[in-house]
Amino acid sequence: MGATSEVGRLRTVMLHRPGPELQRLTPRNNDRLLFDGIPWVARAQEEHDAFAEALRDRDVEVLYLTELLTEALAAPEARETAIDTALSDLDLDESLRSFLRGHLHDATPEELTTHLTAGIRNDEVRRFTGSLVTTLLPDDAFLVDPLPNLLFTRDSSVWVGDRVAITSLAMPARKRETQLTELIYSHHPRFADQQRIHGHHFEYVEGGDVLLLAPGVVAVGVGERTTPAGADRFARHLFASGLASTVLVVPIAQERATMHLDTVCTMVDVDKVVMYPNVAHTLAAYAVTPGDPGSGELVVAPPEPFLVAAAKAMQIDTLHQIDTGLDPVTAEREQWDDGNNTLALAPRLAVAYERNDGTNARLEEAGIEVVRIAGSELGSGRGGPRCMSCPIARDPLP
Ligand SMILES: NC(=[NH2+])NCCC[C@H](N)C(=O)O
Repeated sequence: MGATSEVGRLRTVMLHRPGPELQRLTPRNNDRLLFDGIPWVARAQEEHDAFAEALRDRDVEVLYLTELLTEALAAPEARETAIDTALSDLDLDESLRSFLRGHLHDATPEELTTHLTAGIRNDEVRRFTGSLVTTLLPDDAFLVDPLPNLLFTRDSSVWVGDRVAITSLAMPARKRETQLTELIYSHHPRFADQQRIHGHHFEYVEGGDVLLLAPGVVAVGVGERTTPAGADRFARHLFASGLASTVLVVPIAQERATMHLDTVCTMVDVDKVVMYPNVAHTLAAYAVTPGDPGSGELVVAPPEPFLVAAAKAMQIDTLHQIDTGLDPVTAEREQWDDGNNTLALAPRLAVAYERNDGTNARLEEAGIEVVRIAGSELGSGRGGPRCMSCPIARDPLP
């Protein structure tokens, strides 16, 4: 298990098939829950099934987050931890907490998975409990929040080398996701004794900001989600465990359109990225390397243009850029619709949303085979094939 690049042949991936948590979205809560619309859930599931099928057709093993979670919840300590953390919200009162504890304890592992992912709404339990909180809260208040962004499995854990990093998510609506990925990696037999780095108690780092440029070279975007302190801690973890010799820290605009580095740049070959041209010329990188052994210091080089700094760290002549779209307006439209957010299955073979005609044409001109998937509903959460996948095993590059 593990991955040292973004483009080595993909063997195993973790996805999350959208489910009842998406039925929780309403026009009043979708902004807080980080969706730009109200997806048609059945169609989103069809689109997602076709995505998973396209991966299986190319011999990728697809694991589902909820199945792993249900299996992990067979362990009594996993159930205990899951229930404790789900009920730690300070908006619950004691009688409600003890009612919910009993309710979750009685649930089968499958039901518990549903409660943990789809959440619990006040009107679903109010008639069973007379607590002050349930009496006063509106019907549609969540006692346990739903997690619609679980769909984006890339953000809540990321493999670097032979370790898995449990990330630390910045947005309140997503924080609980890493409690679930941590349960999976701690309790599922498939990951027994798996070594981990980072963790949800550390400074913010989201997987969408982590790009494995080459073995030992990791780029980390810093912007709306990953913070400078998160990048610092993550770099230290990578150096300490020998997983990287250079970390490129890449500031990106703190805006929804560019929430993660992978919304403006992903890799499609060992030396090719698809990149948003409207930022390509301003994107800079600070190369960070470990200081003298034992000093605990990091050495931070002055900023350089991203493509230059990346090529240097990767020890190649040029990191080639393929543009999103054909002109600035098409580029802006297709960047918004995750045209940059491709998932490489092998060098020069990548999954992309079919709607981004201009970008896909560019990719093909550059010799990249594009596996097109539909994403009209999936895309309403603002994430593409790369955000929706957590590569667990990729072959090393030859
Ligand atoms: N790696 C990514 N670009 N993930 C996209 C995440 C989208 C999600 N709705 C959020 O705002 O967090």
